[in-house]
Amino acid sequence: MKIFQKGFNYSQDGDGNRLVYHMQGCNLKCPWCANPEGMQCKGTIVSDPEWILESICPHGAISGTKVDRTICVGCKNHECITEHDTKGMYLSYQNYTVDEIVEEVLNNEMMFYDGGGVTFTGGEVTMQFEELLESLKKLKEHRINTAIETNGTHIRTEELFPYVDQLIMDCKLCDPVKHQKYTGGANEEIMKNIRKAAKEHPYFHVRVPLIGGVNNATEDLEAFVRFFKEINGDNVTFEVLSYHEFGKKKWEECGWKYRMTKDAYVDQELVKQFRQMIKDAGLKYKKT
Ligand SMILES: C[S@@+](CC[C@H](N)C(=O)[O-])C[C@H]1O[C@@H](n2cnc3c(N)ncnc32)[C@H](O)[C@@H]1O
Ligand code: SF4
Ligand code: SF4
Repeated sequence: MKIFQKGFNYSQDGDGNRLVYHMQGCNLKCPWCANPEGMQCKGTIVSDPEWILESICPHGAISGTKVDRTICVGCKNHECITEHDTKGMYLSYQNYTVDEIVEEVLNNEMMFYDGGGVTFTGGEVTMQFEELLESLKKLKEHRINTAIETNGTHIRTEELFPYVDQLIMDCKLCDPVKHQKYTGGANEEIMKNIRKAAKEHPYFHVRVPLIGGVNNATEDLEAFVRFFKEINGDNVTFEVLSYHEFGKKKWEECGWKYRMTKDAYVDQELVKQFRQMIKDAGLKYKKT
């Protein structure tokens, strides 16, 4: 499995203390993504200006702390990572076998005393579907609590349901045209998966990342609430996240321009109002 980040998180990506694995690759392209180094399935060469050295590039792409990515485009051997092992330039992910993940989790089992467990997130977990399914099955054999965070696009998502204790899915936009425009992908399968999960999964958490200029118009908020009322059940909880720009530096370190502006920040009053709209509609709000 290609994992680009891992570590413990308390009650953020599921309940309790969680060992969180970030899986490489995503099929959407949200320009606000906080984990851009996880977006490309083939991985990305990330630079860290604090540690970078000109001497690791034989093609003159590194000058001071800057990398000229136009030179990297034509690079075949990627000597900066194949011949050098530095913190200055590195491949975004590391490979693990399913058994290595399971063994690592079992070695850390004592950390899950408070109801915690393992969370797979991304990137998009379903891009490595078979490995994800196998890991979840093995972890359930060991009675480990499992959670996934997914963008909901995969047509086989429901096959994961029996092996996931906490299913967390984003609903980024209800409007299909806007969804395509802002994320680069269709929301038809997502809406289907949200409906299915609300009917079938015992612990289903829906999250809306509220992004200024993308999904914070009154019509968007009303559409969310209408849809959520339609799918609501005792097993379903909802949450609103507000835009942050924690990923900005990483976009630059991947050699990409960060295109979000300050307009993407949402007024906290609006966030409060939207949360209240959800509660007023009789939906269960849950903060993770
Ligand atoms: C990095 S995503 C990975 C899971 C999955 N790909 C998805 O989009 O749901 C994890 C969570 O972070 C949220 N997120 C990503 N970038 C964000 C940002 N700039 N501000 C607020 N939330 C963000 C996503 O909406 C999602 O709920
Ligand atoms: S990928 Fe690495 S070795 Fe190749 S041009 Fe870029 S910095 Fe140099
Ligand atoms: S779907 Fe998730 S991981 Fe993929 S680009 Fe959007 S926020 Fe990032």
